[in-house]
Amino acid sequence: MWFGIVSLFPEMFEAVTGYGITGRAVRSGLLEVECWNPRDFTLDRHRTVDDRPYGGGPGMLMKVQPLRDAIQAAKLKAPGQARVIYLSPQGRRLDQAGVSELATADSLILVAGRYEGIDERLLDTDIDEEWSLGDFVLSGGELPAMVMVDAVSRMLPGVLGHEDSAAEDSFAAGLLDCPHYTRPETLDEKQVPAVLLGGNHADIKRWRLKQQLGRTWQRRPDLLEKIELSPEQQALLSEYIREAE
Ligand SMILES: Nc1nonc1C(=O)NCC1CCCCC1
Repeated sequence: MWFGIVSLFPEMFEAVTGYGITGRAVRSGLLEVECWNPRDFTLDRHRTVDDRPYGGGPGMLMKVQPLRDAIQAAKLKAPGQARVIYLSPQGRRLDQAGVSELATADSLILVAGRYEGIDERLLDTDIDEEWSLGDFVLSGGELPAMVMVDAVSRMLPGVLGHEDSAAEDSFAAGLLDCPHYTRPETLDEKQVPAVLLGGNHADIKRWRLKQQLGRTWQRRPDLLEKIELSPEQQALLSEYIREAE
């Protein structure tokens, strides 16, 4: 999958292209990330990328012409039909369902805002969709863009080896993840649950699903509202709730 990034700080994206699962995906060619910096599209001596807001007030906006030209350059390079996305708190809240949807695109162009943002008219003419990571304000759209690259890349065939996909399975099922344990068996007098030491894979699978259901019920009942539990899952959850009382 191809990502076009429009950002004043393209070097930040080394965090996803150079490390871990996404870094491996780039090296293997499963993931491509190409950056365009509006500063490279400036026409003035000072390479100005910000501009004053009409109506006054504090802060600046991203200057329209360099930003527009950078987005246009990315669109020309994008394979297939690119969805152009602007990251901001005003956007659609990203969740795993949204990640799955975005992973079906031929290519995504992610526009990372800086200063106080971009001219509203660009959201109608150059941007297709606005997405948000959550109700908080960051200094720029680069970190949200990197989160989107990471989350979407994990959905691409071949990116996750089977060893990475545990968390995938639970959240894909709409549940929180189960607890995980590794050596030592006793840590500060706390034991690893015996079922995990017993080697009975059916029991371990059952215990993990029960923990996913129970933790989701305890911490995020809103997620449970969204899913239809099978009779087996309902029985497991009831067992968890009985044991929790
Ligand atoms: N929250 C968020 N989710 O996605 N983006 C977010 C954000 O806080 N972005 C900050 C940007 C927004 C444009 C102007 C410069 C600051």
